[in-house]
Amino acid sequence: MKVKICGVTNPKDAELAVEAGAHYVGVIIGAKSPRLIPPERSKEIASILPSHVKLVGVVDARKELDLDLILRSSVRVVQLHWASYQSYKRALELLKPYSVSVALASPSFKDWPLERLEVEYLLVDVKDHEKKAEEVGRARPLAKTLGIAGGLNPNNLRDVLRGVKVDMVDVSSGVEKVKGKKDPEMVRAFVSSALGLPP
Ligand SMILES: O=C(O)c1ccccc1NCC(=O)[C@H](O)[C@H](O)COP(=O)(O)O
Repeated sequence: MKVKICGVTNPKDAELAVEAGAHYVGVIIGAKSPRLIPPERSKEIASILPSHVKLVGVVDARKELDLDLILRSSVRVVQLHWASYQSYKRALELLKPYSVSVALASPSFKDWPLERLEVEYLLVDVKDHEKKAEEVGRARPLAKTLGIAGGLNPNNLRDVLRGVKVDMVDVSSGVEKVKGKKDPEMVRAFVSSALGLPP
């Protein structure tokens, strides 16, 4: 099971995620969010991550990709939030020469062609837990690494994952007491709960 701690805004919280055992640290570099950080801060976070933890830059896929911003942010993966098939194709073409991988997040992938995508991971990000299993089932053929996000927290993770087979879980607000600041206890509890689950 892979774990992503998203919406990290500072190096201290990134360190906390690494120490807890996360595989991905997510930073919001190109989407409207209280957790939005400038490229310089993202670069600072990248500099303290060990090589086995990948920095993911989250961008709003409904807008044109800003290559300069992505490169200045030193991210290894760009997560297209609210991704469409067209934005995925465009991002692949744009980012491949720079060895930056593409990841996808959307509430549903039901309109996507049924083909295996060249992605780091695909996240079904839907707040309604009832909808997660159906959407995951539909998205299964599209990606090797398939995850869920939306409304997860240390207390509900095991319940939500009962009956939904995924390779990855993602959390942002579910490990915060204050917006944009990760809570150490909650981060540790979330990661250990996720890692205690079968792959
Ligand atoms: O976290 C944000 O503030 C955010 C804002 C705009 C676009 C994406 C954002 N987060 C990225 C994500 O990967 C997921 O939406 C998030 O981790 C799941 O959110 P939560 O329900 O708060 O755990």
